[in-house]
Amino acid sequence: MSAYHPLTEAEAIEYARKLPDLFAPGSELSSREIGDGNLNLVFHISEPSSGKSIILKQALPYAKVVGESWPLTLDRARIESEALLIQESLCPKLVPHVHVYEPELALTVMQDLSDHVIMRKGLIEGQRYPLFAGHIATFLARTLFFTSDLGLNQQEKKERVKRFINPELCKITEDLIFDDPYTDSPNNNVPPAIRDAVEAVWQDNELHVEVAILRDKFLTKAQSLLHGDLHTGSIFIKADSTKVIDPEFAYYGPMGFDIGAVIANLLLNFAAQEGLSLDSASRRDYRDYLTGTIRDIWTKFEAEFRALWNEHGVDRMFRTPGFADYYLQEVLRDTVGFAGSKMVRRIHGLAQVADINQLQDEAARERAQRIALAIGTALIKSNRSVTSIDQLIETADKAVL
Ligand SMILES: Nc1ncnc2c1ncn2[C@@H]1O[C@H](COP(=O)(O)OP(=O)(O)O)[C@@H](O)[C@H]1O
Ligand SMILES: CSC[C@H]1O[C@H](OP(=O)(O)O)[C@H](O)[C@@H]1O
Repeated sequence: MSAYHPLTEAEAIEYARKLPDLFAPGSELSSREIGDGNLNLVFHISEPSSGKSIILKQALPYAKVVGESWPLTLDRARIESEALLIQESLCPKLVPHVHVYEPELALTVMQDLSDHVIMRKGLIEGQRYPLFAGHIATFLARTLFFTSDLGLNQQEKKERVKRFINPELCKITEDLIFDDPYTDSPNNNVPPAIRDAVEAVWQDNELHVEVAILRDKFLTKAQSLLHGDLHTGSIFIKADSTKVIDPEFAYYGPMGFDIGAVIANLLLNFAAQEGLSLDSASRRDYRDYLTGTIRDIWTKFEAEFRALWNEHGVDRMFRTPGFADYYLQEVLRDTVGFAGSKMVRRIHGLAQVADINQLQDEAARERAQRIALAIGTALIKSNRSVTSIDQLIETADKAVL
C-alpha cells in the first residue's frame, strides 16, 4: 500500500524533524501551510531558536484550484525536483537548492526563499528590479542551450526527453492555453464587461490559424528542457537575487515558450498599469521600465546564447555560418507567439492574474483586460513575421496610445 497522503502541518513538522543535519534534535519547530498556487501544498517549517527554515512542497493527487474532480499525477513532484537539480547544475544561484525528494509522499524539501518576494507581487507594488533582466537572461540562455541538441550530447538529450515526458501537465497547457480561450469552453472565466472582445477572439479565424501553429509547436518541437510555466508567480526576487521556482510543468518543448512566458507576464503588468499607476506620467514611466526590461531580456539572452554556442556547441553542421541567425530568429518568432498566447489565456481563461484581477476600479480593470487582449492577439498574429524585439515593444506601446 502506498504511504502517500497529504500532510497536515503537524505531520510536516514530524517529517522535517527526521531530516538529517537540518534541525537540532528535540528543538521546537513551527509549521505553516503557505501554498497560494493552483496545485500544491507548501509548508514553511522553521526553528525559532536558530532562525533556520526549510520548505516542504507536496503534490496533491488533484488540481487544488478545481478540486478532486480534476485528478493529477503525483509524478509531477519528481519532474519538478529533477528539473530543479538540472537547473541548479547549470545556474546554481538562480534556483532554490533541493535538499531531498521523497517519491512516496510526492514531497520536495528545498531552500526557504522567504527573504525574497514573489515577483508578481513586487511588480504590483511598483518595485523595480534592475538586475532581473540579466539574471533571467542567464537562466534562459543556460538552461535552454545546455539541454538542447546544440549544447548537450544528442543521445543523452533523447534520454532526457524520455525522463521529462509530462503528459498530464502538458495537457493542462494544451487545453488552457492553446484551446479553451478560443472557444466558449466551460473552463473559461469570461469577465462580463469584455464579453464582446472575447467573442471576437472566439470568431477570429486568422487568429485561430496562428494559435494552431503555436499549439502544434508546443506538441511537437522537443527543442529544450523547459521550465514550462515561467510566469512572474514562479519567480522569487529581491534587489540582488532572482530565483526561479515551480518547474513542475517541465518537458521538452520550444525555447520560445519559456522566454515568451516571462515577457507575457511583464506585459500583463504593463496592461494593469491602467489601474496600478496613480497618474499618466508614472504609468508611462513604469511601462517604459517594463518594456526596457523586456528589450534587455531578449538582447542579453541572445548575446549569452550565441556565446555559449560558440564556446560549447556540440554539432559541426550547426556551426555553418548563417544557421545561428536563422535559429535565433525562429526562437524570437516563437517567443512572440507564445507571449501572445500566454497573455490571452490570463484574461478570460481558467487561471487569471492578480495584476489585473485585483484592480478595484472596474473601468480600469476593463481597460487593462482589453489592452492585454489587444496586445496578446496582435503578438500571436505577428509571430511568423517579426524580425526584432522592438516590434513586440511597438505592439505593446501602440495598444496604450
Ligand atoms: N522555496 C520556497 N521558499 C519560500 N516560499 C515558497 C517556496 N516555494 C514556494 N513558496 C511559496 O508557496 C507558493 C506556492 O508555490 P508554488 O511552487 O508556486 O506552488 P504551485 O505549484 O502550487 O503553484 C509561492 O507563491 C510561495 O509563496
Ligand atoms: C489547473 S492549473 C492552472 C494553471 O496553474 C498553474 O500555475 P501555478 O502552478 O503557478 O499556480 C499553471 O499556470 C496552470 O496553467
